[in-house]
Amino acid sequence: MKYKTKFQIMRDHIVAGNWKMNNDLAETQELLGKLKLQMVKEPEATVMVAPSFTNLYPTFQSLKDTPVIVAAQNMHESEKGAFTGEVSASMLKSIGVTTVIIGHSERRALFNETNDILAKKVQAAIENDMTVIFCFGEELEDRKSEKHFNLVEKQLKESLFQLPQSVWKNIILAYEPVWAIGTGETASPEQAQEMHKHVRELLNKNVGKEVAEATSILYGGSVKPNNAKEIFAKEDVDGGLIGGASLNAVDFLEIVNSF
Ligand SMILES: O=C[C@H](O)COP(=O)(O)O
Repeated sequence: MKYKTKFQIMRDHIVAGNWKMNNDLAETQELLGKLKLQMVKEPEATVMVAPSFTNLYPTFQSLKDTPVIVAAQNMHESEKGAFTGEVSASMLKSIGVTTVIIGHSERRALFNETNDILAKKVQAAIENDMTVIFCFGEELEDRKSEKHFNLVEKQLKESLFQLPQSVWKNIILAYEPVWAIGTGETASPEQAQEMHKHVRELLNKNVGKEVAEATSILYGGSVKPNNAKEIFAKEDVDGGLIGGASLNAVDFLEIVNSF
């Protein structure tokens, strides 16, 4: 197994747009055109966009002279083989994509991705020296029954806490309470802060203080231009993973500039 030994992670403000299964090629090019036109100054935050697989390469080509990082929305844990319909880390890297979202709640719920499978995906991404945006978060039922802290702990423990400190520079965390995704119901800034603080404490306990302090934790779930500032102002919130609002260039850039 190849791991980089140098410990050089840094907490950063990050805003990532997850375009999910939206936009064909023409629509993607239109959105990219608007983003580039309206991004008049270099944003203070690191900006990422995650198009569908078919639009990854054109998006990468279109953005290669900009600071915007292009991410994939998923990848398979195997290097190659008989896995019809799947895409590997090395395929992504061959087109220049070195960042990948793993563990989105839609993958967990609709495609049966368990903590164990996600651990394998993270491992494969890390072995390929990719950056992982790892998503986790509770369902409404878990919150109502006050199991949300334990549930999140289990998700992180079973998929990530086995990783050595040295690879955490390649991990970005994204807390996405499932009940807030695409529903218009956002977690309050206080609820987000409370969970992010909990996660940082878990990192401190299970991985180490340096990693806890240096890991970026994003919030995702109905972040819009009118609530981003308040959420991003919280001490342990380092940015956002944006779904719906990232499909509109003006809204997305307003969120990007909300620090
Ligand atoms: O990946 C993004 C999240 O699922 C949030 O989506 P949303 O902003 O549409 O609620």
